[in-house]
Amino acid sequence: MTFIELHQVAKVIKHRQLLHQVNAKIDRGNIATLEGINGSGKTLILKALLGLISVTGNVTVAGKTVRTQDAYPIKAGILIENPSLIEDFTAAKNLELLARLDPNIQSSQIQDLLTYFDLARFPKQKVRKFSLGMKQKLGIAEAFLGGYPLIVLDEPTNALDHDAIGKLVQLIHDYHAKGATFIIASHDHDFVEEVATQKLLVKEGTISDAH
Ligand SMILES: Nc1ncnc2c1ncn2[C@@H]1O[C@H](COP(=O)(O)OP(=O)(O)OP(=O)(O)O)[C@@H](O)[C@H]1O
Repeated sequence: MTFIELHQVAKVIKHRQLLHQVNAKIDRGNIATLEGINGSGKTLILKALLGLISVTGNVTVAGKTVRTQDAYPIKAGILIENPSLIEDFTAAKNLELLARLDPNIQSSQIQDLLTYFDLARFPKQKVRKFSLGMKQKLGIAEAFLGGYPLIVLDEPTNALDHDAIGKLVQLIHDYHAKGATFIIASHDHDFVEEVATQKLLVKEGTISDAH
């Protein structure tokens, strides 16, 4: 069953056509990957399907048209561009802040994710002092925290070491087994091969199926 559909999606910014007639269908329960070189349009496509930018054409998620004017067009776990972290807070406090927006999130989930990503060892350290990889792991933890049916990750392996990538792959498989649908933009081909159930290629602002 189609969960997400982009139909003739296009975007022009400052007279540059950045997305051209993007068409794609992603079924519920897939781990869909968007592969493409830097600047090909992966992040813009993710933003379009989340309703974070306005586009022409049509985007539907679970049968509903996505509109940018809605405050939270789609309930999803999101890691997009640099993780949106509060530098003056600890890792736990960043996750607690997010958890306040959703009463379904329990504090045990926060601790489990921090322990899983080896961040529980720094309970007092502010994010400002974190390494890039630690920030990335915390951003990933934020995306998984709500256990949402849709999880969107933009370049999740950035700055991660080999072990952390292994943990990320495992977590994706665990949440996928529980029913989550993923959309993941990545130029890390080995990682894509490990997780993808549907591979899409992004090239010069448009999507094609990868074979
Ligand atoms: N707000 C904006 N204003 C102008 N141009 C933009 C804007 N956002 C993106 N672009 C341009 O759109 C193109 C696609 O950008 P996008 O961020 O989607 O690429 P990407 O495939 O995610 O690249 P990367 O792998 O480097 O993250 C790039 O040429 C970029 O310069």
